[in-house]
Amino acid sequence: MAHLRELDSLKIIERCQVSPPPNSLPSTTLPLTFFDIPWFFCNSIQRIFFYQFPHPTHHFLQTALPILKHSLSLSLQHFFPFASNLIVPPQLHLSHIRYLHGDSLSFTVAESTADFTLLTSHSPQDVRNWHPLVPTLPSPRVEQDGVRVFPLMAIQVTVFPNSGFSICLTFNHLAGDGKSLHHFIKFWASLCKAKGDLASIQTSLSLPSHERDKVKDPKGLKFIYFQELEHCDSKSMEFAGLVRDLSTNKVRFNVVLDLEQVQKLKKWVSLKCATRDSGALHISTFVVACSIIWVCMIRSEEKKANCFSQECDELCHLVFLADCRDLPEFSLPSTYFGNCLTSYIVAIKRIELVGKNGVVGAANAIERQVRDLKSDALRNAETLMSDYREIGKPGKSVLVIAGSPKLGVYQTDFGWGKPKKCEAAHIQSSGSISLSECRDEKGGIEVGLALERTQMNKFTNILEEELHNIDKL
Ligand SMILES: CC(C)(COP(=O)(O)OP(=O)(O)OC[C@H]1O[C@@H](n2cnc3c(N)ncnc32)[C@H](O)[C@@H]1OP(=O)(O)O)[C@@H](O)C(=O)NCCC(=O)NCCSC(=O)CC(=O)O
Repeated sequence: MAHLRELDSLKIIERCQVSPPPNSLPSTTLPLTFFDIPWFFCNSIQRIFFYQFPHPTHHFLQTALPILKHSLSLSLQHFFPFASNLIVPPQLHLSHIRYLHGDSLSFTVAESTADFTLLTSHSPQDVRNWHPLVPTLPSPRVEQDGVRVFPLMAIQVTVFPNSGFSICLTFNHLAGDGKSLHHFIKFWASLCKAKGDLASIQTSLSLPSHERDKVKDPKGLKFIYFQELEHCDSKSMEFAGLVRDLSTNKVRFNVVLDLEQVQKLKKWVSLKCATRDSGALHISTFVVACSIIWVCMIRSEEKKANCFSQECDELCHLVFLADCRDLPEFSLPSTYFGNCLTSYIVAIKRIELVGKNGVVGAANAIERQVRDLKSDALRNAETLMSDYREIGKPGKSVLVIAGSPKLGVYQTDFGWGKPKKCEAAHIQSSGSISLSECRDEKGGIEVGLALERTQMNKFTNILEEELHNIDKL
């Protein structure tokens, strides 16, 4: 049984705090922008990287760990929000990020006897296998006058003797989005690879921009969103954690769509969509990958496979995020640090998704939303919080797309080569799938999923069938 759970295999070697170098930056505060507010009560995000390292633990601790820590400290000087705290006074709208001299993030080093090969394979494995590798954020503390202080990041490095190690970052999305996170990790990795010698690589590294006053808010969304927050119960304001599914009876696995499959899918969907819509179509890898995975997930759902009842009329929702830095209405530098994502909800009737042309219907709906966002990124942004409250109600069908093939996660080299595997670890509890570029083939896409075992089997069969049908075209 390759996917059996590994039990009690973790030994903590060290718990410490890592801060920017002493006196390297002054105490400072950053305001929140309207892009940040929807993430206020989001569950923490967990990103894990696995690297091969065929040496004993003591070798890792003596050679790799010191440089990992040193380069992390140097990186935090520029990416200080991750060493900072979110300050939440009783008046929510006064919340901000605060860095005080000496602030730090929690850093854990552990050793695991779990099977590195299993952990890094695409094959199904118990979601609990990864749990020991994922740090939790320290609990918030309360300062005077009821001001709550939330740490924003925790890191755990886990060594698998003679096989490899993992680096897992748990962070509060309020500190920054995927682009900011991966900018930070790549900066850290490059510094680590250069043995902390910033001067030798300075020209190839871009620094983050913390100029939050450059974020335009033409619709007064910050005010609207804070009002929503002030009047709502935090539990009903989950965002990326729309579906807070704590089931442990799930398996995690990856689907890889290679370049050929992606191209065939694009060709097929373009042909079918073109007959419905005369405009210039946006049939990207993202669109076709989300469509086929969404359809197969809905079709593989136990109770609802046969759509005979009023469930057929039920709307299924897909939520995706779009990076706005490049869009003309914002024109922010690609190095802007913080959140700069808008989100979109695609809604389709279940009967349409489970039908013969489900993939085409899904692609049509997703590509239309992508086109819409390119013409007006803030369309419907005023109702974003209430829309999420609505689709976050129990029983609603919601799939959230985490990650992105554009984040270049496999380009994160700390000096030990590209990751063996990189994944959004939180998908199991957030009703999400995660996307990344393909590790070993340009133009392909990797999709991370976490499903109940029985659903996973059905899903895999349905996906194979869909891909087989497209192959025949
Ligand atoms: C809205 C979108 C999802 C739509 O994606 P699309 O791929 O359909 O559309 P697009 O206009 O961006 O790209 C169109 C075509 O141009 C190519 N293209 C454009 N820009 C590119 C870039 N920077 N790198 C590589 N390819 C690029 C694409 O490959 C695609 O072709 P081709 O067909 O070849 O692909 C995307 O634009 C976007 O904003 N993605 C980023 C979302 C994001 O940051 N998510 C992270 C959430 S935080 C998170 O989840 C945390 C974590 O991950 O740790």
